[in-house]
Amino acid sequence: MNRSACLIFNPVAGQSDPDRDLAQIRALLDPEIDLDIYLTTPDIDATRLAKEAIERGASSIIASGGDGTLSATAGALVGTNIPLGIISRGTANAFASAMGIPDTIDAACETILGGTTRVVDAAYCNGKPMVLLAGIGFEAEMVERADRETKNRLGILAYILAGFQQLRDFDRFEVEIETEDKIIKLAAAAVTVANAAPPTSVLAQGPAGLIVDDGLLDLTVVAPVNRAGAIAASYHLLQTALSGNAAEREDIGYLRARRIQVRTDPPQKVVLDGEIIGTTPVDIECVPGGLTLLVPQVEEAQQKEKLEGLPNLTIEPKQNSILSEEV
Ligand SMILES: Nc1ncnc2c1ncn2[C@@H]1O[C@H](COP(=O)(O)OP(=O)(O)OP(=O)(O)O)[C@@H](O)[C@H]1O
Repeated sequence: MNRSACLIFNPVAGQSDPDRDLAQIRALLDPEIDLDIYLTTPDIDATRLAKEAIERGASSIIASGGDGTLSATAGALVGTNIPLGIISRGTANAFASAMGIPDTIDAACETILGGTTRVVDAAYCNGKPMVLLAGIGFEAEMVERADRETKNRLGILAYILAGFQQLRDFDRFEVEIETEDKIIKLAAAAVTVANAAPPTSVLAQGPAGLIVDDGLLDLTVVAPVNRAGAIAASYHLLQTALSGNAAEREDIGYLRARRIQVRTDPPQKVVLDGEIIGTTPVDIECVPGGLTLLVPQVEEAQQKEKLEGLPNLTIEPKQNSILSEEV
């Protein structure tokens, strides 16, 4: 008997042709999964569609769209044990990258068909579900600046551009961080509390190599003294993300805790999984094992060679190559 799944599909996510994307997904999944397909609309969001699917007793749910759609669907599934498949079609694809899920339609469908389930942590931020991270300061301003029109024109460059604009207006604020066992006070330019984060979420990379199933949240605080320091700190964090070695600069701090409260003076905007949700204070609590994801069976082995897809490609085996002579 076929598996069944509810597919929640955002027809306006990313820059690709939604009809073609949906046809491709159906062609790949339909033979093995009975799909119950629902499209998001400006009024009916992924959270609502996911909650309705849970009420109907869906045995698994697949979300396809940008990070907004994926996080909203995942948020509705926290604590349900219903497996979630991810087909990422957005601008930044942070969700897939943070969770080690491929971000092409082909490979994502392959993961849904032949992958395995992985139980990961989730969190609640001021009562709202959080899968990736909450950004206070920089990150929030960046998301606000990367508006829809710019995202459509420039894709991920929109975020980078917004980041540079933000650095120009570098601003510090007083912050009080409370965990289960301490209260920390300092002046900072950005505070990020992450459950999971892709390497591109530079401001979450203080500890580097975030662990998504350790039952803990990772806080990174960036506190440069001037604009040049802000740029140097961002660059250092990018290096920590790429190298996997934790940050060492004096103006970057990090810690792990199960519950983290952040208060600021003056109040700062807060971005939760890519959406501005309001201003500080925030109270964030980890939900260990709150989410079940469909992920690839094993980390994909590094390919030694990839040529297919290049324009005008022909590959001819050589008759008299040194290798064939040796054999
Ligand atoms: N049918 C629709 N028509 C117009 N807007 C829609 C529709 N369905 C969803 N939306 C809007 O799409 C937004 C979510 O977009 P999503 O995050 O999935 O894609 P994206 O913005 O392209 O991706 P990214 O966040 O990676 O840039 C929500 O604001 C939602 O209101």
